[in-house]
Amino acid sequence: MFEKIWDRHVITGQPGEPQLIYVDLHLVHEVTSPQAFQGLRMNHRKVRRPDRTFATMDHNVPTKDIFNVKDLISKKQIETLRQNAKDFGIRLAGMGEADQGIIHVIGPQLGLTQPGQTIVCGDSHTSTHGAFGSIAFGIGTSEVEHVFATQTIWQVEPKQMGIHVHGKLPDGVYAKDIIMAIIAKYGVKFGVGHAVEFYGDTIDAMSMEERMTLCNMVIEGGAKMGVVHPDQITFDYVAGRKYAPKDMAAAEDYWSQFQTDDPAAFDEVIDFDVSDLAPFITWGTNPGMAVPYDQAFPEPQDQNDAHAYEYVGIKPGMKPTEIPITWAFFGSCTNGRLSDLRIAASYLKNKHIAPGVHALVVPGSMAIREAAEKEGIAQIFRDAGCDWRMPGCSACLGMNPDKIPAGAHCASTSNRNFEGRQGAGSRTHLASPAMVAAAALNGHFVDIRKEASVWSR
Ligand SMILES: CC(C)[C@H](C(=O)O)[C@@H](O)C(=O)O
Ligand code: SF4
Repeated sequence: MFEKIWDRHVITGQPGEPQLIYVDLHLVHEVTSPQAFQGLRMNHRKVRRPDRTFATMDHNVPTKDIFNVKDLISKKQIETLRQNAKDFGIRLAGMGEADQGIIHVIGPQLGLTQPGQTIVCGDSHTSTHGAFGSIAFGIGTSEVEHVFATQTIWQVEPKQMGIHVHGKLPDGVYAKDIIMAIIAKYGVKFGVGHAVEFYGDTIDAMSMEERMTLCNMVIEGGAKMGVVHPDQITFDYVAGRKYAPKDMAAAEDYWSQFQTDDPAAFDEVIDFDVSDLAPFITWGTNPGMAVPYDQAFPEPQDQNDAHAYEYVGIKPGMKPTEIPITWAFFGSCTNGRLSDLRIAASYLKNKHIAPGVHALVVPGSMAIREAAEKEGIAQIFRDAGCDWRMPGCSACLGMNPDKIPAGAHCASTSNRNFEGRQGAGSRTHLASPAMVAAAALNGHFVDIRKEASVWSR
């Protein structure tokens, strides 16, 4: 599948060397675009294909009192993007507008993300879009400028790895747990230099939102991108969206060719059985420092582990139940979609979060927020004592007012648990939305598999 898409997009260059690739969709946000636009200005250039470019503001936006951006750098980045979009004729989903949201949430939601495409964005989690059967990867700011000017990018074709995911997921275990388990087992570098294709009966049974969670987080295992072959679930998801093809029959016909015919063609294959998988929780300061719920935190293997324990303020041998959770964050491009909020809400319904716990709920987009309001999910969160916010990257990273206080342990549905990621001194424990909901209710992680009756996947 990867090669079929790649070959269709090569303009010039030999395999094994940098090749010039045509870019179908260029997604833009306020953090990695200012210098790129500035470079265009200095060279008197235009954006070559404004119609293949789409921008939003997500990292810096406040999720409360959204038009009052107090931080000066944030304010500048937001205003600069607005001016640049205007000057260069680019579509922009600005703060407060109906299409605004996290860039990796709105691409699929608007039907911009489609199978068979090449998609780039100045953001590492661009891998999310690979869930549609597209080649999607993050680029740096100088490359953003190159794509603006030429609608192309120089790339060496990555190697290909297949992850065969099979078996039925146990109740209370989710796509998030699969990718966390893979990173915990194979390490934060297992995917370096590779496009990773997920396939197998577990993947075939997944919704698009679950596939997006997998592809989103595979870069935390070092991969260049994640991909899933497109199928009827993909086509049905895209159909009818704002920028989806009008002639869906023709589109499906074209998209259907993007399949991997022979798994033996992968440079490497990992076999992953999910039938006995447990929910995962991170204890340390990278996404690979994680254990299944039933296990105690491991003995440190090196200086890095020892330092992580010190930073997070827990000890080897402790159990996930023993972490004193005082914050919960629901959101991000990993788990801030409607299905994630539904799962969390199904558990919080008619209950209240534990005394002393602060829970932030940040939908991935305005449209998700609105749908959640209509479905009554927003009210469930509010009634449970959660803080229901406007969309944005929020506490996924400390670039906006939503920060976790120093020393506090936060159960988080996001994708990175680096030192200071959620605010200086904050301690992050990554987990699925279901696990985070349960932690918010109890003030510590619990075994949600015992409560399986309330979960709906
Ligand atoms: C700010 C941006 C460049 C960054 C990324 O590339 O991923 C951010 O989205 C993140 O998640 O750390
Ligand atoms: S939600 Fe988090 S991971 Fe996703 S783009 Fe924003 S900061 Fe990056």
